[in-house]
Amino acid sequence: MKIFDISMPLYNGVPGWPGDTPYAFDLAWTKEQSGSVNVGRLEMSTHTGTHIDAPFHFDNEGKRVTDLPLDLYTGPSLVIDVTGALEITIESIEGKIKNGTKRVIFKTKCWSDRNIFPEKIVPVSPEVVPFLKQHGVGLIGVDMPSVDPLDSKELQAHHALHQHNIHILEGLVLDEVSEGEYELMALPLPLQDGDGSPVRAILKEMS
Ligand SMILES: N[C@@H](CC(=O)c1ccccc1NC=O)C(=O)O
Ligand SMILES: [Zn+2]
Ligand SMILES: [Zn+2]
Repeated sequence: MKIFDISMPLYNGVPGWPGDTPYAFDLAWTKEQSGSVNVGRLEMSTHTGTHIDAPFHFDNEGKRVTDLPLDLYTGPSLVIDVTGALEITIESIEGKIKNGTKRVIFKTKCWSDRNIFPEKIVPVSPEVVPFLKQHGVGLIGVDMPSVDPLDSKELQAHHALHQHNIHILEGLVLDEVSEGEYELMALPLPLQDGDGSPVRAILKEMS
């Protein structure tokens, strides 16, 4: 069964949230220096590339990364193609989602050049959140760096999702993936007290 790698490659210069910690990988020790091994060193934001948000990211009382159950991030997922939409609304998904859909991934294609941070994305309309909850959704994934407009300080969609106990996966790469059902795996690192975590995300075709 085919596996799609839906993660953003991480490299020095990978675009992150404006003003946030730049991603930096280098060797703390080379094989020549240590006499035995190369040893890498990383500095990065927890919201670099493909990552999950823990509720603590936008709510001081919210759960941290290590409080989140892993079953959210692995299991059957519905990819919905909303390419061309200006906003993700009920109309974008009506008729495509059935009851008991635990994970929904939106393909917007709005972040076409992954070497630069986008100027505009396709926000998740807060009105869609109760509709997702009614269908049983506990996780949404998106192919953009946020679920809210990039200049939003209120983060209405983040908060509405949190109120409905729907968790957030951002920065997916869905160019090669078409609408349908897949098996998702996108596990956060066990970052104690973390507000978010990079993930390696894959979708596996279902038989
Ligand atoms: N909400 C975005 C990240 C975000 O808002 C952000 C990330 C790093 C530094 C500042 C940020 N927002 C500041 O207004 C996210 O969930 O990844
Ligand atoms: Zn984030
Ligand atoms: Zn977010």
